[in-house]
Amino acid sequence: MNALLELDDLTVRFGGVTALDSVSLTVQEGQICALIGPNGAGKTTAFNTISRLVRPASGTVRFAGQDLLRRHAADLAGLGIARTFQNLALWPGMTVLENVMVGRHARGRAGFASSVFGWPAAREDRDLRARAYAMLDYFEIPDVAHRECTGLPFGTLKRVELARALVGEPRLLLLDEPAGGLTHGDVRELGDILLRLRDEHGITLLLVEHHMQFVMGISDHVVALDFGRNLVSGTPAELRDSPLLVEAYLGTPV
Ligand SMILES: Nc1ncnc2c1ncn2[C@@H]1O[C@H](COP(=O)(O)OP(=O)(O)OP(=O)(O)O)[C@@H](O)[C@H]1O
Repeated sequence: MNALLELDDLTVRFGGVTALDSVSLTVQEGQICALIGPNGAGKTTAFNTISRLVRPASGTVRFAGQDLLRRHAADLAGLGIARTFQNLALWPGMTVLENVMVGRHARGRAGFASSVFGWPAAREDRDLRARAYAMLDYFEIPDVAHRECTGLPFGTLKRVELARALVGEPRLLLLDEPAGGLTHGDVRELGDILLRLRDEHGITLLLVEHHMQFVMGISDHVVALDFGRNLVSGTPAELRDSPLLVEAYLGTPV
């Protein structure tokens, strides 16, 4: 198995607050890895560091052997990294289809020649539209393709966000609280979708999630942080009865 994403000895400070303190974690290619921990543990900071939205004080982040800290946030889609956000980051006034198409633009290859002569861009646009429709079919929401996002049910919008992240064909998908705000039924369906992405499409997933039953049900590897530090990591079976984890969650069953 190959390590696709490696965080090593990562420290992030915001003024006097140390949000991450020498955190290390490895995500193996083709696995679902979950990052868990109580509020304020540093999960979002870790995500934002990988996404190049936050600059660490020290440590390294490597993706497919490359030093990610030498790349800009805008390069990530081209490298094969996509993410979703805790609060849906969709354009409310645009249609579902347009929102999904936006996810591919970062990887579009149309350059100077196409902007001058037009033809390859037009072909690329047709391809992109076809791919976006295919993604909506995959997520079983083709009927809302031409609806504006405003007013659609939350579970549908979550699928739109996933479709947008996947239309760029990422190798690694970062999901920030994907189960947050979903109904029981939607959470079950989301679990099935993520397992299919891993098993049928070979996509590696790293998710931040508070929904323990969901995490333990789908993850291959779980990394727990507490107060910005590595607390414990292992398979769901290894962690289920971890006293450290139970203590960090103040006795909440995991
Ligand atoms: N931009 C910022 N400025 C100052 N402090 C910050 C900033 N972002 C995060 N922090 C602090 O860093 C620590 C880690 O926060 P972070 O949001 O990464 O935790 P989390 O595990 O994602 O929490 P939650 O589960 O509540 O989302 C917290 O003490 C938080 O207050």
